[in-house]
Amino acid sequence: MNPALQPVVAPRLPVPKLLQRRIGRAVADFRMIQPGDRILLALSGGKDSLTLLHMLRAMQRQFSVPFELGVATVDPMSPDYDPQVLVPYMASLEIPYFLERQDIYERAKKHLLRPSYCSFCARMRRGVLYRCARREGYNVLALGQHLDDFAESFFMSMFYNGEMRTMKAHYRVREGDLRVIRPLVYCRERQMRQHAEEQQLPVIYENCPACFGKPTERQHMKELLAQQEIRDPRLFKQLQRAMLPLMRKGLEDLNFEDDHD
Ligand SMILES: Nc1ncnc2c1ncn2[C@@H]1O[C@H](COP(=O)(O)OP(=O)(O)OP(=O)(O)O)[C@@H](O)[C@H]1O
Repeated sequence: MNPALQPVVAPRLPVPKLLQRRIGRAVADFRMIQPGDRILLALSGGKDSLTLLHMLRAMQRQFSVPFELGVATVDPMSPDYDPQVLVPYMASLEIPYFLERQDIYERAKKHLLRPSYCSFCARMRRGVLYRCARREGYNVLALGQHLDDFAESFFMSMFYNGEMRTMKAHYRVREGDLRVIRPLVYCRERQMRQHAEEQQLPVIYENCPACFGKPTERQHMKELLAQQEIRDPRLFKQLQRAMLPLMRKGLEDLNFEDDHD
């Protein structure tokens, strides 16, 4: 075949050892991957989900437990976010890819006066991802939130809702047919940033159709935590330990067959 006509296949990227260790530990601690799982990764095109994509691909080659991997992106049809650039990239990786278009942007605009527009978009997006997973026969949805996200959610929940809560690392959805996993739960945001820069991943910077660049409570928490981390570099280690029982919520509902051990 004429070499110019051959499909371009993206090379395997080097695997950062620290990220690999932390993801491996999270997968083991929270029993995230079961033999034969069909995992659908939610890919926004941000540095975190792109990094997770490459780490899961590497894991698929090396992990003793076999699993399948597919990828889905929700296109909220916003003028600021164009995930089309991911299409040729995903083709080069030769992984099943689903680009789901949904007019979240228009609907979010109608909700902008509400304080909860961020969660509105996230809920809409999640619904699209669940539908895609069910339609395509995936039983696990992987999301790219990391330890910094968990810590920010923890403080936002306490500051604004008076509750000690954060995201769960692994749980089953109410309908019972899908599990949600967050394999970057022990990873720091800066590790993903570094990996994405070093490997020149095709990062899309604008994703949230509703925020329109407004500073959010999350950004405020990020700054607060960054200041505190300057005073105490062990901050996130301590927070990880403090949040562990909250991260583990939902694990008891998983009912894996060998749950007695
Ligand atoms: N448009 C989208 N399509 C598919 N998955 C998404 C989309 N937006 C977010 N997600 C998923 O939800 C996770 C958390 O979303 P969030 O908006 O906090 O991330 P982000 O900053 O946009 O991107 P990333 O986390 O990939 O750097 C993402 O890591 C990704 O797994």
